Amino acid sequence: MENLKINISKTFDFISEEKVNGYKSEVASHLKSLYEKTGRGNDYLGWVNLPSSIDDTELADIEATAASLRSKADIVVVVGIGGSYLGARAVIDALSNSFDHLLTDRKDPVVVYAGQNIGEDYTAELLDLLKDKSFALVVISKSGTTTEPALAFRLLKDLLESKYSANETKERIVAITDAKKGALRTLANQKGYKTYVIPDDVGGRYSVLTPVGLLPIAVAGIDIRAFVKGAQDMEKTTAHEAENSAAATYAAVRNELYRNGKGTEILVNYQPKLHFVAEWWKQLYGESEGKEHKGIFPAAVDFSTDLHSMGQYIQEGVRNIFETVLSVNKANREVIIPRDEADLDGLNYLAGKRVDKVNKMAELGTLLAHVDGGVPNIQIEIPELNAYYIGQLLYFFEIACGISGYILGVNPFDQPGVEAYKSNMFALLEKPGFEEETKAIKAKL
Ligand SMILES: O=P(O)(O)OC[C@H]1O[C@H](O)[C@H](O)[C@@H](O)[C@@H]1O
Repeated sequence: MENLKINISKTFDFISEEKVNGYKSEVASHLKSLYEKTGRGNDYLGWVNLPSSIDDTELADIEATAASLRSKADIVVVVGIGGSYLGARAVIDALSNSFDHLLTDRKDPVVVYAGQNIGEDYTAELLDLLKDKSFALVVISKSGTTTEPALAFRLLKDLLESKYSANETKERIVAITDAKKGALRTLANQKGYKTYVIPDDVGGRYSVLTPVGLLPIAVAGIDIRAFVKGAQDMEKTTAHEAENSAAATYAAVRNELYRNGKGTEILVNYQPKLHFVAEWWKQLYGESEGKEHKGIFPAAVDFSTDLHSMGQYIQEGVRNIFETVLSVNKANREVIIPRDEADLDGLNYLAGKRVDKVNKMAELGTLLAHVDGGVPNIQIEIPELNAYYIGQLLYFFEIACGISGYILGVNPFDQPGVEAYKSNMFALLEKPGFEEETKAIKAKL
């Protein structure tokens, strides 16, 4: 198996290669503090060795639970938000058929999501859909107290209970949460649900290699062993190559771009299946680095779709952006463009070529145009879209994020700013315990 590669040559019109190389000793020391768990936020570094520490028993147990849910349910609802949602969705979407939910001759249940928003229509439509379907729930919340998933779970659990016996309901729910704390833990223990623990030292956005990601991914019929193997190999490669690794290079180059006025990073894909990898990446980098009034703003686009909407801005708007392109070398499927006698659409010059060839030329043409337009470009080359390389990619981004946050000088493993909206929402909803905040916020309205 190959490793994914990083190419930063198209940043050197904007920043100096020498300066990027100058980060090496700093990167080495940050890697050391990640491995030795001595840097800021070191009580949340359990994810660093997750790939190499997952054992066969744990994987087999997750596979058995997934098999049981798969055999019982046509639809499995994954209930969670943020780090308790995006990792699973990123991997499942990247590796599933684009029209998965419409396939009728299926062996895998359809995975749908809840608790990642509070849209009442979404909720009502989901409840309508599930009423007459055989379904199961995987409810995920590290804190066990997050409002969005708790609310969705209450509704979905009620529906399950109205359809099945207490025992059957229990068989159809798996909870993934803290070992001891939180409302979800209390409820799961009381009801006797099968549970998995999110380790204390693994934050939500770094939890895709725990049951948080692995169980839903296995439910979707994806090979979690190949996924974990990819992450393991990336863990080894990064440790071995240290400051010369792809992760170290990515961390260094994006910080150098940031110091040179590039405050927005756009993660680009040319494979729509990677849309949710970008959503996962946005949380990883946004929550890790956006603090103390610092940090690169993580944005994302799907190309070529968004070239027809965002392309203008990227080409000619404010020059504070750089792009990081997820470049997949080889498409998994082949579609040949046919010849047409009349050629009224003028496409015969493409006849006999693969659709992927057109995609690749769109990618190359865009890269050159954007660099010419003043947008530095980082390329991450992924040999192909499979579970192994997605495992490599996600661990690569995690370890690079740890290094990058340390270069930036923040604690990449907390997210204090997320509490502000919650406290306002609770005050507005008059949650018990928030009486003072309710008074204060009402005075502002
Ligand atoms: O897993 P949970 O405790 O429900 O948290 C879900 C998410 O919500 C929070 O507000 C945090 O900002 C995220 O980091 C977290 O992943």
